[in-house]
Amino acid sequence: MSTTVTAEHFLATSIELATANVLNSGGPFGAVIVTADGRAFEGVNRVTATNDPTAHAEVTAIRNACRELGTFDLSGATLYTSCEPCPMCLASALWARIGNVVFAADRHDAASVGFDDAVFYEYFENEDRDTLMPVTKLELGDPQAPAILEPFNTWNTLDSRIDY
Ligand SMILES: Nc1nc2[nH]cnc2c(=O)[nH]1
Repeated sequence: MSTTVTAEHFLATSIELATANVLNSGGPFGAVIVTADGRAFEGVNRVTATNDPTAHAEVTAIRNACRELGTFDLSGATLYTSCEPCPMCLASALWARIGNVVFAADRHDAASVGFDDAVFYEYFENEDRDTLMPVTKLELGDPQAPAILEPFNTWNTLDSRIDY
């Protein structure tokens, strides 16, 4: 007899991971990545536990899945997470080529207990974003100017490059 494991099951697992993680010195976030062929990989938030501001549950799950599977490409996988992914986690999921994201609580729920997910979404939507963190393209003059495209030109002519 085969069992169908539902989206609700993986979302419930991500929530259980999140709650357990709070009692293990982590933030209240958990995630499960399920590959197209049904393999599941978990991640929890370890930001303060490891002094790594990028160690969100979703990023940790992506790292665990990629390491275990020996790939940087999770095409066809679904990311289940206890809370709406922040912009960093969404971008990480895009880079990992994850096909689908399903979440439980949202950015406003996270804000209600002090997390900045909603603030960082506003950064990308807000004309005034420079007040939070200016990002500047510095126009270089000679002699540095010609070097700007050197990394890309070198990459572009490398036969052995691995595109991603
Ligand atoms: N979705 C999500 N939001 C966060 N905000 C702060 N940490 C996290 C995390 O690990 N996951």
